[in-house]
Amino acid sequence: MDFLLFAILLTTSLVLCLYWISKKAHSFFENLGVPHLRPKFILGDVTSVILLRKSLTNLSLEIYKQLEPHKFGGAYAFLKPVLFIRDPELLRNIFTQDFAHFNDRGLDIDMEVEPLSHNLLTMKANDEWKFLRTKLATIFTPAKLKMTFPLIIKCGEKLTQVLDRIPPDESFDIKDFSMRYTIDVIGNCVFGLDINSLENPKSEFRLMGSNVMKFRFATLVRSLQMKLPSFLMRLLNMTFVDLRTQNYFRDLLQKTVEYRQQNNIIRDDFLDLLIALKNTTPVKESHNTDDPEKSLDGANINEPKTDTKFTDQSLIAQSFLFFVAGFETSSTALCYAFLELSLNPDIQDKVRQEVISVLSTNGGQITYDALKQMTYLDLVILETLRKYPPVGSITRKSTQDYKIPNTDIITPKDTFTVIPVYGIHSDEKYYPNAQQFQPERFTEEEKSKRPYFAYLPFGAGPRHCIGSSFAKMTIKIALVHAFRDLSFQVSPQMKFPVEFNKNFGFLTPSRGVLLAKNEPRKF
Ligand code: HEM
Repeated sequence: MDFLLFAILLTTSLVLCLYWISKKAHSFFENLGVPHLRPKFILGDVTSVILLRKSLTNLSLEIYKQLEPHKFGGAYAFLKPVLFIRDPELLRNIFTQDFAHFNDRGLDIDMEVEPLSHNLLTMKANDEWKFLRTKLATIFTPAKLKMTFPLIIKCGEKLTQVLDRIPPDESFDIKDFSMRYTIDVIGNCVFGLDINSLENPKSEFRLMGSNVMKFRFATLVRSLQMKLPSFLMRLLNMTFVDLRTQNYFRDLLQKTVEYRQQNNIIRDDFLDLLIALKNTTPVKESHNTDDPEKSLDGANINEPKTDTKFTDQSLIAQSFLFFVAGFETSSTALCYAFLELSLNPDIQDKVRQEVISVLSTNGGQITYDALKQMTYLDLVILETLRKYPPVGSITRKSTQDYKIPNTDIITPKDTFTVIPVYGIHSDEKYYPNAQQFQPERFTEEEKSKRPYFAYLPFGAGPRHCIGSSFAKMTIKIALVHAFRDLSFQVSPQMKFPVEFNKNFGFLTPSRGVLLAKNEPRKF
């Protein structure tokens, strides 16, 4: 009896204790006067994600909608407060003027456990980041991108060949082909390897590459900002990318770099450029881009102070990052471009007409300059990235207390902040009939009608995506090759709506995206 009483008392105290902890944590936004959702006991607002009923992307969209009409608002990932910024003008501050407060992505990585993750994406914006960002920006200039162009063209040709071989009216998964094409491009341009997974889908590189985004509960939990002590993380393999996959790519890169250096091999790819960067003393490059919203100078940040050495370890970590950051995002965008063009035959015809017309004035050659003349195709890519931004949410963590402009609210240092890109891109205020695919939204005239920060597929400000031009070029080359010769429609077996990956806040489709070929229409 005494034991029973003790057990009841203990359980009641535990429940009361948890209730108190939950209540206290969940009063964060209430105390600040920030509009917020109604969190559930302990779980906050993420129950549906934990129960795998919803993807993180769809949750973020739902929160974005529920916080209407507020410019910002709060939600909770378990006990952790998450500030959502909804207003494009406020985003201007976050991304640029007040960059000093929001230069950290808040991706807490334990470098002891995941040394390959010590990269540009995960670093705090300290001097080391500035040094690396300045250095790496030099390998994404138009002149350097032109160097990789022939390598990508080869992958584009291969893509058309394998698509051409598919029998008419047979359903195929364009997500799979998009991934194989992108992995070949990255294998070639970043790792210096001719992977050819388009012909050989079972190549080890491809299979290991697919692991990066494979569903893992550990990744989901990490994406919800939960972190454990290093020894437990190692024990439970609680890393963003599983350790076996990380080790595979580390070893591969290490061997390739050593081989190239010993044999003086030049291949005109990113790896060459990275090796050259490593071998030269730091040079001061201009931070200016042609876009004032993206320049490092425009955001009150100083020149890097250190001459941090670009080491072998750093070279490998950045190459691995290019793979992780570029593979899933670019292949996702490519796959949705195929889907939308297949759903919209008139737009597909217009693309094909443009491709054929530009190529006819270029002797049939797909050159860098010919690609630049295909301006309608650019609009198609921009609209694809609007409707399906591969990175559905961008994160920031405030590095100082922050007074939200035009309010008396001060959010404390370390407040985790989400920019709900997918929500903003789906908002009818900025994009009427947002569910319709309309490339014309991106003519200069239409663009000038909406706020600049209502379009964020590559983020903005000094930490915007460094690989955006490379990604757009990769996608464009694939589309030019495919739509010049072939025509596509959606397979009757395709299931709508498209469901998203539940792992990260990415819009990667969780099922196949099924298309079939048809006869190109005559014009
Ligand atoms: C369609 C394809 C891609 C999309 C949609 C995309 C999107 C993004 C987004 C949203 C960010 C965060 C921006 C911010 O926080 O403001 C980012 C950062 C980054 N991306 Fe991409 N990305 C793509 C392709 C690539 C490629 C191909 C590479 C490299 C080869 C790359 C390398 C990076 C790096 C290094 C960062 C971190 C930059 C920094 O913190 O300084 N991305 N990307």
